[in-house]
Formats: sequence, structure tokens, C-alpha cells
Amino acid sequence: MTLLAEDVWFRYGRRGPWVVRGASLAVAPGEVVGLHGPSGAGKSTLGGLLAGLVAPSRGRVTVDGVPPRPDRRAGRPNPVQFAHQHAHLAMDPRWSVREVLAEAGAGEVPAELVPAALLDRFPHEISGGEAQRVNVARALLAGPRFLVADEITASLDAIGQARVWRLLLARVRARGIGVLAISHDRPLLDVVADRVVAFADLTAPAGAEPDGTSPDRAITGSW
Ligand SMILES: Nc1ncnc2c1ncn2[C@@H]1O[C@H](COP(=O)(O)OP(=O)(O)OP(=O)(O)O)[C@@H](O)[C@H]1O
Repeated sequence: MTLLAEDVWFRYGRRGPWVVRGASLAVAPGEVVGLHGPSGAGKSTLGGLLAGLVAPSRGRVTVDGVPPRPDRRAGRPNPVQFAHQHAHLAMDPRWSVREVLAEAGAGEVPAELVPAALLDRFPHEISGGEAQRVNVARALLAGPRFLVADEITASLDAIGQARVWRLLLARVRARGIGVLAISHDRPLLDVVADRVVAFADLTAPAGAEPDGTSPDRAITGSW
């Protein structure tokens, strides 16, 4: 079972600039792949495509040959879970942390990620770093085969980052979960990932646009 993007193109709206331009990428079970690139390059968009949150305009994203999506009839969550960069936005503000986690799945919640004192608080009552840890715990509770981890420790200090990654890596290695770790922090990726891919290296050459879109409208990293 491999998470696979094959010649994936994506743009927001029918006439927007291409944000993802012919990207191909594979994540194997148990592998941690780093995705590095400047702010605004399109890393989160590609992460969302790999998690099935949005569909490619062209190309395919598959897990074991089928697009990643939940199987609602069988009650199975999406095999590719997405831990969102903007953790607060990914939580229902009316739900306590306990409810957010219970909805994801049953199982032990690592206290190092979510201390018991946080469980009965609501999203607006926890910090950005705490919200990121709740989101990581939630993604793990869903029992994923793959995890897209989008800047999951950006709101944490260095010690907090190290703790979350140590715990996460131990769990994903034990369960054979493949991870796409997205960050603009290259030194962090060099430590946590088995290999690091530069977003720019996933970009098709100018002139390869499927419908002749002018290359100068393509986004290749805005900073
Ligand atoms: N929903 C949207 N509608 C229109 N454009 C969008 C949308 N989401 C993102 N974009 C644009 O797509 C481009 C890529 O955004 P994306 O969030 O994927 O980049 P990123 O590399 O993850 O950036 P960062 O590191 O700053 O999070 C940006 O120019 C952004 O403005």
C-alpha cells in the first residue's frame, strides 16, 4: 500500500494560476517523507490533495489504487489523515477537546500530546501549540495508514517540537504509518524525515501546462 500522486495538477477555480504543476510523489508505509518549500509555494495544497481533501484538476492521487476517502458505509475513516497547520480551524468550536478526540476514534490519548487537564476545555481555551498537539492526537486516533503532517509543530518551542516529533515518530514506526511532513523548516525535516523533497523539484517545466496557461501565471513560490 503506497500513497501515490501521479502527474497531479491543481488550481483554485477554473482560471486561477496553477498551484501544483505536474507533481509526482510516493510515500511508502512506515516512510517519513519531508516536503520543503517557501511560504505560499503550494505545499499545503499538495498535502490536501494527497489526503483527498481536494481533487486534482489533472492526474491521480491513490492509496492502493483508489482515491483516499472515508468509507462511510463501512464506518472507516480516511486512510490518509491530515493534521492541519491551522489547528484551531480544524476543530468545531462547540466541541470540547474530549469530544473532538472521541469523534476521531477510540483508544488511548497520549498524555504527552494532550494532558488530562485539557480534555474538558474548548478550542478557544487552548493555545496554538496545544491545539496542534490535539490535532496530531486526533489524526493518530483515526488509525491512519498515512498522515499528512502540515507544519504540525510550528507553534511550539524547540523542546515542545522535539517531544511531539519523538512521540509521533515512535508511533508511526511502530504502526508502519507513512508520513508526509510538510514544513518550510529544512533543519527540522532533515532530523525527522527519511528523505526530503523540495517542492520546486515537483514542478513541471514552463510550457508543460495542460491547457496552454501562460507559464508566467504559474505560482512557483511567492517569497
Ligand atoms: N482556498 C484557496 N483559494 C485560492 N487560493 C488559495 C487557496 N488556498 C491557498 N491558495 C493560494 O495557493 C497558493 C499556495 O498556498 P499553500 O497554502 O498551498 O502554500 P504553502 O506552501 O503551504 O504556504 P505556507 O508555507 O505559507 O503555509 C498561495 O498563493 C495561496 O494564496
